Amino acid sequence: MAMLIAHLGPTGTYAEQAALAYLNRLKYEEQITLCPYPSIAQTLKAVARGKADVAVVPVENSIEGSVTITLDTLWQLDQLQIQLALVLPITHALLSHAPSLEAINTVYSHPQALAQCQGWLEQFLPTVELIPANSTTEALQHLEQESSAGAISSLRAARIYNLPILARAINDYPDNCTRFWVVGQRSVSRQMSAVKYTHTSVAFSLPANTPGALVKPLQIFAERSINLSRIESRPTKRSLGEYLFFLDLEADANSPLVQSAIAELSTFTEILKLFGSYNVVEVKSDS
Ligand SMILES: O=C(O)C(=O)Cc1ccccc1
Repeated sequence: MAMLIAHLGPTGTYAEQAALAYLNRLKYEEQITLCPYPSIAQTLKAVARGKADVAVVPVENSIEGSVTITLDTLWQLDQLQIQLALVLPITHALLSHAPSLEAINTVYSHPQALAQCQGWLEQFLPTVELIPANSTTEALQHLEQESSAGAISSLRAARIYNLPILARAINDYPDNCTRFWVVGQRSVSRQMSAVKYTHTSVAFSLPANTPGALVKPLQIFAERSINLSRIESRPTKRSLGEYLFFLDLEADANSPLVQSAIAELSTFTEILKLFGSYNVVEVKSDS
């Protein structure tokens, strides 16, 4: 059966690069098709609705932190499970038809890319207007029409769309990395699998906003020496000051230790969602 991999498009995004890295790891005999979607939310919804087998979505950047739309959408969609994490080095370039930096008055890109280059933009283009786009490659659509526009994207995108490169490696930190999750539909066979995974992600809301409400959930993991590799809060969107908590554990949900931790955690939470266990793979840069 053909396999469909959803990712943020149009072609040339970092998400597509992550999807290709995932595809190359698969020992899949059948046809694999990459399916670009206009937003991260639509990419995840395609999997929830059975229109794609997996989605490859950015979740966290080493400079800018969480990609909140990914966390918020995962919370809303019930039946999804993380299968793998991919860490990609990200090097941004400024692409434009303008002859020099002096001729640029607008820069388009995905908000994460604009944020990852904010120091460089302040230093070299302090007066330009920064305009967010749905993705780094959607931003490129403005370049043809506007000769004074620039877009932050990858060298790979410059090659694909045959666009001139005005500046290279413009991210503020050279070791800029983004973690992507490969997300599929929940499957019983995966939950029962004998494979050992290194990470588990969960999220929960708490029944009451009381002093120390988060202490108990955190103690459960501390008492069992389960290391947390990330903790992130997001507004519940119900009322100001109420939060959801997203935790990444350095342990496998199939281990008895994590199972007992989750069982105890569920006695303190209002809603508890398990996003599954997975391994983390570092992907080498291709540019
Ligand atoms: O817009 C893209 O190319 C994406 O895949 C989202 C993104 C943007 C910046 C860094 C990492 C991912």
